[in-house]
Amino acid sequence: MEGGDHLAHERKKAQFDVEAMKIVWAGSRHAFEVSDRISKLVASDPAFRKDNRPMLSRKELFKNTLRKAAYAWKRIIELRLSEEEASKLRFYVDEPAFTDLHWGMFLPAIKGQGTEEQQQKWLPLAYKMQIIGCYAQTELGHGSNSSKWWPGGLGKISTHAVVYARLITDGQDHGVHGFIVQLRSLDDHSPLPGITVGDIGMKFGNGAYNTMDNGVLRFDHVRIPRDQMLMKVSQVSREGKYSQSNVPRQLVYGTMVFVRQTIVADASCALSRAVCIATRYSAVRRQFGSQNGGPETQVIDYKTQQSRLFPLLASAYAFRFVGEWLKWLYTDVTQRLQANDFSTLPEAHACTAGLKSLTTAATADGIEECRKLCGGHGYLCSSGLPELFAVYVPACTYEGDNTVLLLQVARFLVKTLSQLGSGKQPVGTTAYMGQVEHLMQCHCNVQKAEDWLKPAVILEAFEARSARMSVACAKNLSKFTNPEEGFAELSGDLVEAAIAHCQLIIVSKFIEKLQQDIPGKGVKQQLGVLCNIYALFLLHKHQGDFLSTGCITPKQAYLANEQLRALYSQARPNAIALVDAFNYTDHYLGSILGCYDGNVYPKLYEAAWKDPLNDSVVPDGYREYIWPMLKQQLRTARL
Ligand SMILES: CC/C=C\C/C=C\C/C=C\C/C=C\C=C\C(=O)SCCNC(=O)CCNC(=O)[C@H](O)C(C)(C)COP(=O)(O)OP(=O)(O)OC[C@H]1O[C@@H](n2cnc3c(N)ncnc32)[C@H](O)[C@@H]1OP(=O)(O)O
Ligand SMILES: Cc1cc2nc3c(=O)[nH]c(=O)nc-3n(C[C@H](O)[C@H](O)[C@H](O)COP(=O)(O)OP(=O)(O)OC[C@H]3O[C@@H](n4cnc5c(N)ncnc54)[C@H](O)[C@@H]3O)c2cc1C
Repeated sequence: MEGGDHLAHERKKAQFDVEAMKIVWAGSRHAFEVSDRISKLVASDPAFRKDNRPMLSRKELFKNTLRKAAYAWKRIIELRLSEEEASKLRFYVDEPAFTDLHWGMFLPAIKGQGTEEQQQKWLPLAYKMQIIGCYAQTELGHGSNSSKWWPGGLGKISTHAVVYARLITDGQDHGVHGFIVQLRSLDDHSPLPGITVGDIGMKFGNGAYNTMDNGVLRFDHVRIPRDQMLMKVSQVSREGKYSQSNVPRQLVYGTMVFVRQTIVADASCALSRAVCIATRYSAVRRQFGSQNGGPETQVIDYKTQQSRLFPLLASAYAFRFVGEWLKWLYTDVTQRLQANDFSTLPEAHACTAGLKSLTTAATADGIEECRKLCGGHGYLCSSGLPELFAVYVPACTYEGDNTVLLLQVARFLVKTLSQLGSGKQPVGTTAYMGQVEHLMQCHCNVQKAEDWLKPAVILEAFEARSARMSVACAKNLSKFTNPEEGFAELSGDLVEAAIAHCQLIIVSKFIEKLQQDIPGKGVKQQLGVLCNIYALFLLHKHQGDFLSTGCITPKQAYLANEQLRALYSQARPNAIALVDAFNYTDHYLGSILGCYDGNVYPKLYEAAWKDPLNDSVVPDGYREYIWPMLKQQLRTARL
């Protein structure tokens, strides 16, 4: 079958209003309209072509990224795009660039940690791109006195950086503070005196994240003007006297709370993109197994394919909704901080750190699983999946290594439990710890598979598992005379307790989403199916935790799995429509396997002939290397 919509028969099976689901996915009608308009604008502009990335050398690739960034900026100005539209445009251009750090970290760091005066001086310059900034925190080795290493945008482009360094006055070390430092001349871009700066070299994957100039930076007797220390949290007077505002020191790390929150939202984008490709291809791809001489089986009908694919589809939706909630939490904590209420900062830190860790790990693994779900073709660059994986996987490391972040969550949980004794009632995401006595001894009330569809049953099982794992850690920690030694010794268990807590947050936020008014025929029902798939898939995957803590019985674990299979069958007819609801253009997906019309094979065939290796029938190097070898063999054979 040439041309046409090869997935039309799949789209007809949908039992819900796809257009309404698009709005739920986008977050609002307004968000949908902006996203839809800007994604089409980018897709229709040949200047934003990206299919040639894997073929380019690093230098060509990088120059091309600079061209695109400059062109994107020109379009933003010409079209008078709002901040929201401009950020969507950069998102759909889909190429990591120095601009990500300029808008995503440099500006937020100044906004969050600069005084009013500092903001007035620096923000207009940065908003107009008259200076370009990056965020320089990580060091080559350990400590804050070796060389900065890794900051994106630093290597070749940034004119300025927010640099994190120790502040020492009168021989006294006041710890790490942020400073705005000019790195390069605004006239000829050469490094300023005392500054050594460059790119740190090629990274994982062809194309992929190599569009970014992650950099190295050294200072030799560089003087930073006093008023370029970010002084919202602490100040140094003209006389060199150090003082601190009446705010927690941890605000110095506030930019990370902001960025981790955006990374959770980004996880749903990356995972949904991979799932869209794998779902469409699984419906196109047929294999043996038909009965009565009918058409061969679509691989999406294999139960094994469903049990690998549908939990990822459900996870994409789950991460979308927890990302939405996290954005709310971040806005709320920001407003409270402005009113000098710092009470929810530890929770905001724990939630952003933990959810960043969980969603990026699941997304990186999920993209790789989607590649395998596409069989051999998933390994072709034209599937879009190898590059997506290579670009995405460092999310498990940047903005805090995922294990290190889970340990931060564990500290927060242990602290929360220890405060119960003093009568402090936990609130927000740890409110369930207030019922710890009940959760330590409750019994799961599931007798038949459908009982697992009750939100209260699911919630109690996840709360009990999390509470019991945290309490077990706290009890074991109390056996150590040195708490830090205990924390290090038990860190493996603490990480698992933190994971259980974060999974509970995601499940509970999905359930809360379903309690809202969600318009559109069948939309809520489909989201209900996905929510149950997400929860029961986690329960199945981590049944060791649920069983060993006595939260459920082996029979109940068996029933959960039985229910999960039934849910896969319910999701099956809606699968294509559920990925259509992401509303991704073929340009953004960047995948032949995931193209909207499902016309995969002719496109794969055509794309192969466009590979530079096929420019000539006889390749370069044949005469030089292969021909003499063949001749040599011929002579040997004749002898
Ligand atoms: C459009 C969007 C653009 C971009 C973003 C989108 C996608 C990203 C794309 C590309 C990647 C680009 C950039 C990547 C940038 C970076 O990676 S920047 C470097 C980030 N580095 C880290 O995250 C290091 C991880 N380590 C930490 O976070 C450490 O906590 C620390 C900040 C280094 C401090 O360590 P230290 O040992 O000194 O202290 P701790 O014991 O860890 O903490 C002490 C107490 O402070 C509390 N805490 C820690 N961090 C925070 C925080 N951020 N907010 C609030 N509170 C915090 C901690 O809980 C301790 O509290 P206590 O137990 O009560 O004492
Ligand atoms: C693509 C990319 C972009 C980046 N962009 C920026 C940027 O713009 N600006 C910037 O400042 N930085 C940036 N970074 C750096 C990034 O933030 C760090 O790499 C990250 O925070 C991890 O730190 P590390 O590399 O020192 O890892 P390490 O801390 O050396 O981790 C190595 C291993 O040790 C383990 N480990 C470390 N500490 C502990 C502990 N306390 N307990 C148990 N295990 C531990 C980790 O789990 C990991 O397995 C970027 C990194 C990447 C990969």
